[in-house]
Amino acid sequence: MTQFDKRNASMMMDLYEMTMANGYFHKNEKIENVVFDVFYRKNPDQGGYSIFAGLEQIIEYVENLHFADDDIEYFRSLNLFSDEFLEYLRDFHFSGDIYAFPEGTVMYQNEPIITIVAPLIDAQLIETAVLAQINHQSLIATKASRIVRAAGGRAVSDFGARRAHNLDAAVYGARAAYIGGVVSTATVLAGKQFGIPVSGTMAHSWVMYYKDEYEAFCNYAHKYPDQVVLLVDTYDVLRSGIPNAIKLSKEVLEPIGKRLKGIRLDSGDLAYLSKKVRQMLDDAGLTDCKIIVSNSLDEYTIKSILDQGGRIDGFGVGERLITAKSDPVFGAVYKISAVRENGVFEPRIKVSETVEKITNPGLKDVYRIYSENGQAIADLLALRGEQIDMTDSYRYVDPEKPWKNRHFVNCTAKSLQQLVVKDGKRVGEKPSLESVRDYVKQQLTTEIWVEEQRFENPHKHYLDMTPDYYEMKMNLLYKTRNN
Ligand SMILES: Nc1ncnc2c1ncn2[C@@H]1O[C@H](COP(=O)(O)OP(=O)(O)OP(=O)(O)O)[C@@H](O)[C@H]1O
Ligand SMILES: O=P(O)(O)OC[C@H]1O[C@H](OP(=O)(O)OP(=O)(O)O)[C@H](O)[C@@H]1O
Ligand SMILES: O=C(O)c1cccnc1
Repeated sequence: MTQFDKRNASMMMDLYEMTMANGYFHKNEKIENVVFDVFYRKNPDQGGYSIFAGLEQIIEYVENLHFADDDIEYFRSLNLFSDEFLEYLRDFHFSGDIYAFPEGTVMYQNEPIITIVAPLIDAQLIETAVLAQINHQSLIATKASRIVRAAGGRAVSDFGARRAHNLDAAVYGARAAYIGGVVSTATVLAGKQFGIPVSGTMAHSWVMYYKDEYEAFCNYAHKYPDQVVLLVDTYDVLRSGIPNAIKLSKEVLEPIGKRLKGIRLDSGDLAYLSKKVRQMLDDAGLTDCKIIVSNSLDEYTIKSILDQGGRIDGFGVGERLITAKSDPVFGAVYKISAVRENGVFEPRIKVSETVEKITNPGLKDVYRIYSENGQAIADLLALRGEQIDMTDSYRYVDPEKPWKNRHFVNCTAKSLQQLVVKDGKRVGEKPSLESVRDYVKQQLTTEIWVEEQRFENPHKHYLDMTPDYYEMKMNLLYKTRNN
């Protein structure tokens, strides 16, 4: 086994987490549990929503968190940590609780998507690993969801592995892209590891290896007569690729009762070429032959190509999906929001001159409010355990315009966070990847306003506060500023 295979993911942290943990370990007074929230401040690509992905890997990570002998020896070599602390690490396990939105939840800015309630050292040590998972997978799931939306019901397949930022980004990116709505991946390891359907066509090298294009097509068709998707742009799409594809269909496939499944275009003007190709295929009776396109696609190029009348059945999307190229940083952060003192959680707030950077303090609940017809109209922060009674008209506060009094009438409220880890162990069944993906689709088709899903100037989802929560936050702000 190589070093690469046996790395311990528990070591995936920033050094300061360990130096702080060592410091806390040597503090004299007893430290009680603390609360950390994970939230983000901006949707990628100036979008109106994001998709929460990566929770499953966080649960696996906290359940398996441990330090092996060689990890401890490495820490010792840094000459930063006491022997007592290093001994303590030997039996260390994460012992806290984690509340989180179900994976696949449509999420918005500034709401706690994950809340960790744990001993201070436990909560501090997992910061980077938790953020890295959420920031990567939520970014790619959100990008995939946008690309799938642009494709308007046509299949999108992940072609990204070769352009990914190395292997983990390819494999977990494929998982996230599947959650976001792509139908398959070309990445075999992701297919094996997560059960994602795999699919693929052929590379230019196949066509170029043979002396001529037709010979290359014939060799493929003899091997895989039921799934022939021919790459037709190696020499000349309209003069050579498509005529050879039609010839293959007539001379090789049809005589054995098979159909040409598809062709792939990977260069040139994809709108123009797809229209021409459709006409040629239809004229040859190949109306069922699908047109697949690829080449540096994303939601913007896909939308443009379809707006130009491109006759396309499926998209292969690589680099701009797997790297979320147009806006490649998902800025989720990990902030302390309460500290237990004498058995009570005391809220903490980060005050900033930048209003968006003022945190939401305390242990809290997040509700999604649905109108009578099931549309998600706002999210609501409440004090943890506060009663939300929607039977009457419900008053709430828009924190951006607190002078405005608004009411929900005939609405229902759903609590979004669920306990997923208790005392360091998973609670409940692991949801299947398929069910996470279905959940995304269900929300986007039935609950989330299309106005929030459009690419240009999407509506901003309201994040409101109950009057009691708002009052607690304002009092704390006032107290903190005047200390
Ligand atoms: N009709 C179209 N409208 C908008 N964008 C398009 C259209 N056709 C192709 N594109 C996009 O334009 C870009 C063209 O990129 P590029 O110049 O690399 O392709 P190319 O000219 O086909 O060359 P190559 O053969 O090197 O891939 C790609 O992002 C592609 O998806
Ligand atoms: O463009 P992407 O969205 O990343 O999709 C994946 C690309 O990977 C392959 O190209 P290849 O690596 O053979 O190189 P190419 O760009 O020269 O075609 C394929 O033909 C696509 O063009
Ligand atoms: O199967 C394909 O066509 C494919 C897979 C990965 C990258 N480019 C193309």
